[in-house]
Amino acid sequence: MASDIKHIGILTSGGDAPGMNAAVFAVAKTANNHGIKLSGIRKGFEGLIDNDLLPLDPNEMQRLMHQGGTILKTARSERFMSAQGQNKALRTIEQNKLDAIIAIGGDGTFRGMLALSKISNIPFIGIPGTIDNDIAGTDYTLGFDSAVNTAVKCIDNIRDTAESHNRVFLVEVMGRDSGYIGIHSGLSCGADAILVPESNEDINYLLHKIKHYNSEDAFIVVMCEGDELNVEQVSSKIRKVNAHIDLRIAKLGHIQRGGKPSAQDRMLGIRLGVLATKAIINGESGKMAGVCNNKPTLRPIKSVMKKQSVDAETQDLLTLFCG
Ligand SMILES: Nc1ncnc2c1ncn2[C@@H]1O[C@H](COP(=O)(O)OP(=O)(O)OP(=O)(O)O)[C@@H](O)[C@H]1O
Ligand SMILES: O=P(O)(O)OC[C@H]1O[C@](O)(CO)[C@@H](O)[C@@H]1O
Repeated sequence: MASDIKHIGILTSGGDAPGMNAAVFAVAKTANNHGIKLSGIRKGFEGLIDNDLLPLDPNEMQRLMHQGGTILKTARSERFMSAQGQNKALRTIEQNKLDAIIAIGGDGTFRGMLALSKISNIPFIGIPGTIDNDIAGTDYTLGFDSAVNTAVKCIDNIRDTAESHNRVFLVEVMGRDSGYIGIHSGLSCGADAILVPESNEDINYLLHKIKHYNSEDAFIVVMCEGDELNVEQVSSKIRKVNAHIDLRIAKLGHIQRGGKPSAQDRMLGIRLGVLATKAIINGESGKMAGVCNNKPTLRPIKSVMKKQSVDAETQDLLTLFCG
């Protein structure tokens, strides 16, 4: 049976994430193969409000898929949080005769799509795109693997200089209120301590360990930005238990979000882009395209919002290597 879908709109929203362009390429390729027109909506929900659309060509996207960031641009849209903004977005959908929307972003983006679905019947599918990896219903989100690889490279570099000077380094990584980037980069770099938002106890392990630190080697602490203590507070607690150490702070910041997507993020983008487009063609809506146990999976978006980074296995690893 032929699909009713003739025109799909696609947007990227929230923080950019490496691999978003690969997902857009896969959507463009799949749509094209099914004779469906694809329009890019620029700057996330801002473009939906401002009627800022551009045609997307799969051949051009093929040449751009290896780039970091998002060629569609992205935004955190205050205007879309209001009924007025959402109604304007609805007008754009009607004026351009969009039959469906694919939205790539984090849980905020999905909340935005759920808000839109309350005033419109437009079918939509979400693709999880955020370096934070904090979305349930998928093993990984787009951009997480690349961000962790970038953080690992930076922390390895920091270790070189830390070992040369026998210094303590506090390295702050991104992840908002989730510890995935901190845990994966910290364990991969042999960190001496990892402070995650999900635990209040980890600071005590760190203080106990650093009390006995004799400044004969490097001591690397990876701190998640969403931890209950900030780097300055942790630094002053450390100095109180061990006044003689030489301590430096490094905040990795947005460097973690840029750069070319890893092969894993490109593959994830390709798989999720194809899955999302086929889902739209098959009449699905309100779902997120993800991978669970490495299998393509569609889950209702309402059920996939947030996930916690510390499960039993991770806790064991943290205790073994950082406890
Ligand atoms: N409850 C909501 N109602 C309407 N729109 C929303 C809602 N929550 C979020 N949005 C829209 O979604 C946009 C993206 O959300 P947010 O800034 O939280 O990023 P995100 O999608 O979670 O991505 P990241 O994890 O990379 O930060 C917001 O800027 C806003 O425009
Ligand atoms: O670029 P912005 O808007 O400052 O957002 C930073 C936040 O976005 C993320 O990079 C992705 O959600 C978080 O890790 C970080 O806290």
